[in-house]
Amino acid sequence: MNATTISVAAYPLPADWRDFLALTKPRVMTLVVFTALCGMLAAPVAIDPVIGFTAILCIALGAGASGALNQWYEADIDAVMKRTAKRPLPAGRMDAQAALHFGVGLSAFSVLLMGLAVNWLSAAILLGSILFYVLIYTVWLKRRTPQNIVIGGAAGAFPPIIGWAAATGDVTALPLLLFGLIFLWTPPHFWALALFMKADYSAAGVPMLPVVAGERTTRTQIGLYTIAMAACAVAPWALGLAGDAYGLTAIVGSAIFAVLALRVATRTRGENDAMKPEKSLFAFSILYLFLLFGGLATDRLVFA
Ligand code: HEM
Ligand SMILES: CC(C)=CCC/C(C)=C/CC/C(C)=C/COP(=O)(O)OP(=O)(O)O
Repeated sequence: MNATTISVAAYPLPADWRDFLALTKPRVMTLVVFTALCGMLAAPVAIDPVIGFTAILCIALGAGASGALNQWYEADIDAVMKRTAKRPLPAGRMDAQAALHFGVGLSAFSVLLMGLAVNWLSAAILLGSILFYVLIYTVWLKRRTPQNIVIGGAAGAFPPIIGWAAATGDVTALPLLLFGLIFLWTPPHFWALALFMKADYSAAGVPMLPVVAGERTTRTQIGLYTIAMAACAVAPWALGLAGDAYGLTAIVGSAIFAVLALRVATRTRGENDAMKPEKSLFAFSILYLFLLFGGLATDRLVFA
């Protein structure tokens, strides 16, 4: 080993800001923040714009911090999976301590700012979501059970409740139904992807459902969760808790989702299969939540 190799190994280059941004999983977190914003806008109260902005900022920072802590803990499996191997930690561009300090510091900052500037109920739920994602999902369940994302996925369902609680100081039936919607959406969202990323999870030894229970079971589960999700999606409108823009997007969006999910649920992988139906379902799952939460906000902002 020559001198240059030793110095590079002992003193990795300082990570630049792009790596810190990558730690926060910005693309996934845009939808997390959007559902929180729409949960806040759906509340039947006028929130002060500065307080509202601060609440959304805190949710974005808290969600990003939880992503950083997730990546700090998972650097070993991220290094094995093709999709994640280029992340700052497995690629060796960032020191693990820096990621840990960033995640803990940002979590504490976001929760304290939420409590001091907005209210302590929303701060407590934000803290609960961060702890749920990091401790319950990442540390405890992900490497132990194929039900990891069913239970752990609840973390990602809290943001509309946090947005609502930031505006109103309470939690009522509508935010709880929105929680249920994201909770039931997570299995089809993730298992569609897990079907075409099975090899990655298998290589990393992560017991995702297609790896442990097989593709047939996973496809059936996708179908069943989709039915429950669609019922929960339409419920806010059917119960008179959300308006017609939401009702229309929920009915049409859920019908399209159901058709795509049915295709995935009833097919079998062929040889050299490009997994197009699974990729379409995964892509549409993201658009679906954007549309439904957009419909919810439209009812308040445009038709109220
Ligand atoms: C335990 C629950 C969940 C799991 C395991 C999961 C897993 C994944 C994975 C592996 C990806 C693919 C690629 C990537 O890293 O960019 C992904 C993409 C995505 N997820 Fe999830 N997800 C979950 C919940 C959620 C929730 C709650 C939301 C938002 C409400 C969400 C929003 C997204 C978005 C927007 C993308 C696309 C990102 C892109 O375009 O790169 N996910 N998800
Ligand atoms: C407000 C707040 C704290 C929200 C938390 C948001 C949250 C829990 C989002 C979950 C979505 C997510 C990034 C899953 C990735 O799964 P993974 O970690 O298994 O994916 P990976 O393989 O890409 O790391």
